[in-house]
Order: sequence, then structure tokens, then C-alpha cells
Amino acid sequence: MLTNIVETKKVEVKNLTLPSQKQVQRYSFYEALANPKRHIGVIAEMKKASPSKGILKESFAPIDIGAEYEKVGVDAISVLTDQTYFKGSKHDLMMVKETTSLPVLRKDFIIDPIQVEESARIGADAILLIAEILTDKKLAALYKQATDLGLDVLVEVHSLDRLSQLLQTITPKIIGVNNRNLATFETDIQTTKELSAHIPSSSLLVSESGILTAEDLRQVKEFGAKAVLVGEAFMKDQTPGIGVRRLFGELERV
Ligand SMILES: O=C(O)c1ccccc1NCC(=O)[C@H](O)[C@H](O)COP(=O)(O)O
Repeated sequence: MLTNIVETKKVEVKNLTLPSQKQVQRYSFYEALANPKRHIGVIAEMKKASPSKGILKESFAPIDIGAEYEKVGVDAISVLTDQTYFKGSKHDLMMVKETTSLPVLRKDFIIDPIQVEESARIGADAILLIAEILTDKKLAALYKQATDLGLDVLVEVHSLDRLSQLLQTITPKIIGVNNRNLATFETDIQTTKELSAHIPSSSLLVSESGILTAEDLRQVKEFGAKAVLVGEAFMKDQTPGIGVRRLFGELERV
């Protein structure tokens, strides 16, 4: 699946025309996660669909979801901008930037400098770089380009091998451990436990994927995560805002 996604991105990159620079208020993704509103930071994701679960939310309205997330006090919003596999769009991100005052992560499969430039132009505050689809050299170059443009970068890893290797080239300020195996789609929060001991003390650890319950949240915090990235649990609840409050044990049953 990951190979298919990357092939699709190569075609998209070839056909990509850069948009003009959007004038937007910038917010620090890193600072928001380093100073969370609750006991652990939360990046609330909006995704209409995913390769593993299909359609997650039929009536997908990014402006409404963003407003709800802001109202319940999430620290940052992640917007899937991939169209083919997640049914998202760059327009979704632009709408969320226009209507909320939270840092926004562009969640996509970035493999080329033109996508980094595009992310800055559409107003993203941060981008995702997935170590599993990039060489160390490419990762370091895209990381530098993004930070030079004033963007924060969430560097995502899934295996200890890949983490150890990339740390020989860069020490990302924010490291995401993806609990989802992107080959099998299985999620296991023990992945965060396995990798956490190897995360440099200067890097902020984000536990990503498969966090569905308050117990999952408690565990990944115990493993050392300073923030979580959650999509499915919020998309599938009665409303995304209720999903956030439920995860944090702020309501029992609604
Ligand atoms: O979500 C998927 O099925 C997926 C498949 C292939 C590549 C990436 C995928 N997800 C991207 C993500 O990283 C998640 O959307 C994010 O971590 C939130 O995960 P979850 O809370 O499990 O929805």
C-alpha cells in the first residue's frame, strides 16, 4: 500500500503547479505540543477515509470539525490532504487555517521539495515526513527546507532500525512513533514503548495511531509520549468533539 501511495505521489509531483502564497496567521506546532492544555498534548486529526478503514465519516465538513476541535481545546489539528487514499484535499487545510486559531499539520506523503514549498504556501504550520518512505539524505534535505520556511516537522518512524539510522543524520525536534504498521495496517501501542527508550531527550515524542481509549492514552503517556495523534477515534464518535472529551475521560457515555 505504501508503495502504491508513493507511486501516486510521484505522479502528483510531476503535475503539481505551485499556488500563490496564502497570507495566514502562523502558530507554532512545537510550542503547542510542548505546552499542552491537558496532561498530554493532542493533535486531533480530520480524515474522511483511510486505506485501512474505508469511509470513516460520510458527512465530512472540515470547517465544522475544526470549530469543534477548537472548542474542546485540542492543541493542534492534523488535516489529511491526500485525495486518492484519504479523500482529503489541500482546500480542507486552507479552510481550517482560515477558520481556526490552532497550529495545523499537513498530513500527506511528502517526497519532493515542491510539496514542502506548497505546504508553506497553502498555510500549513507543520508537515509530516515519513522516514519509511525517504532516504536519510532526502529526509534531512526536506527537513531543512521546511524549517528554513518556518514550518515545524513531525518526523514519523515505525521501527527501531529506521529510528537508529536516521538519528545518525538528524535529531528531529518532534518525533512521531507510528503504532500502525503501514504494511499490514495493524496497530499496537507497544511500538511506542519499544521505541521510546531510543528517542533523544531533546526530541518531543508523539505517539500516533491506534489510540482509541483512555487506557491507551494512559499507557502511551507512561511510555513517555508528550502528545498523541488521534484520528479514527474522533471521526467515528458521535461528534469529533465528543470523541476528544471521551478519550480524556471528561464524560462517561453520551
Ligand atoms: O490510517 C491508515 O489506514 C493509513 C494507511 C496507510 C498509511 C497511513 C495511514 N494513516 C495515517 C496516519 O498516520 C493516521 O491517520 C494517524 O496516525 C491517526 O491514526 P488513527 O488514530 O489510528 O486514525
